[in-house]
Amino acid sequence: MADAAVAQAARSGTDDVRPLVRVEGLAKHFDVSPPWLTRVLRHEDRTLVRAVDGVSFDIPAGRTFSLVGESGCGKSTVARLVVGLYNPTAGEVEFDGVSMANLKSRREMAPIRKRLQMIFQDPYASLNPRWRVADIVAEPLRAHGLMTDRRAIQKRVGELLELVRLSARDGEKFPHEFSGGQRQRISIARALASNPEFLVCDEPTSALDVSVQAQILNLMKDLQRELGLTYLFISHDLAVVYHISDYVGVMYLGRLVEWGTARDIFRRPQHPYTRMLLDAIPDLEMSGRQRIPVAGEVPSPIHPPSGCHFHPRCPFANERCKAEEPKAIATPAGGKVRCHAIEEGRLTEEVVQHALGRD
Ligand SMILES: Nc1ncnc2c1ncn2[C@@H]1O[C@H](COP(=O)(O)OP(=O)(O)OP(=O)(O)O)[C@@H](O)[C@H]1O
Repeated sequence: MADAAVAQAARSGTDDVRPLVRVEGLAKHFDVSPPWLTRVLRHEDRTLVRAVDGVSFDIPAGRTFSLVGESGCGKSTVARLVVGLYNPTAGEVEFDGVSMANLKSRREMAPIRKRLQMIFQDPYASLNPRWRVADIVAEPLRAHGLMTDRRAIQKRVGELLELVRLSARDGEKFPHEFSGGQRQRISIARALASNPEFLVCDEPTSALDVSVQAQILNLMKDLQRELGLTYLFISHDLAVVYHISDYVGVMYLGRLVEWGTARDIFRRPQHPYTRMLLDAIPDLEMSGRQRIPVAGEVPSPIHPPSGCHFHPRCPFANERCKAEEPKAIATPAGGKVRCHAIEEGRLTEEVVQHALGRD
């Protein structure tokens, strides 16, 4: 998508194409109370991990929305909620206008299931080592009852392997005969078998060498163009996100703190946390932004800080930040940010310079 069109789409709050996926107020709290106490504990006394705590975003058809944030901020949990591997504690996921919560039985789920697929980080763990690659790739075709004829399946598997730039003959081999990058190609071929429109990619290149990462990202971009795919892309690596995204959402302790077009998130980050994340990738060309050093580690999602979850690490936090959860406000570029300091106009250039010790 051209930059201008992406910017326009973000400004108006909608893209020029329909949202294929809508996530509204999504939450997932894991009950980690000791098992022997779960029968007697009242709900309010249970130990809950608030992995995801009220996340909303849209993904326009044919675009890539990336979720970024430090380890443990809830990215993978969002990914699993979106494909229906977890039931949400609150909120909902809508796919092509259908609320997933309304799909109660496997039969109702089936037509949607084959339209969305997931690619995982570790291609070693997700491929059965005892199966030939052809059977691995054919498995969704059989599972979804899409094809039964052996010849037709063989032909489709060959096409899928060629789609990911392997050869049809590779189907005869076993996963251990391939490199890490080739195995991720096999995972992608399998994910594409049911002809999905939407792929959720959870750190798909994190286990790979940097040069191989680039090849897989390029393949994913080519496939998106060729097949009109929509991606939800999960990564802690902003350099990777920079190359693949139309939109970016920055997560911190279960919440989105800033989201908008990739261009604006990278060129004009607003939230102090987004700026801190970007500081970790000094080699990207992003002129004109101020760097903010932020210390400390992500607190536990069992007892998240009050108010703005980021306040203990934020150089600009005041009493209101400690007490009150910030609402989403529009950024000058048309994205959204949750930050009292920005809302109150406190994050001026002088304040940032002072935080940097440059005044
Ligand atoms: N099944 C579970 N039971 C209990 N806690 C969980 C479960 N799954 C995730 N968590 C917790 O929820 C929080 C968010 O985890 P999640 O894996 O979604 O984060 P992430 O941003 O994807 O991090 P990473 O990149 O390390 O996977 C973490 O504190 C994690 O320990």
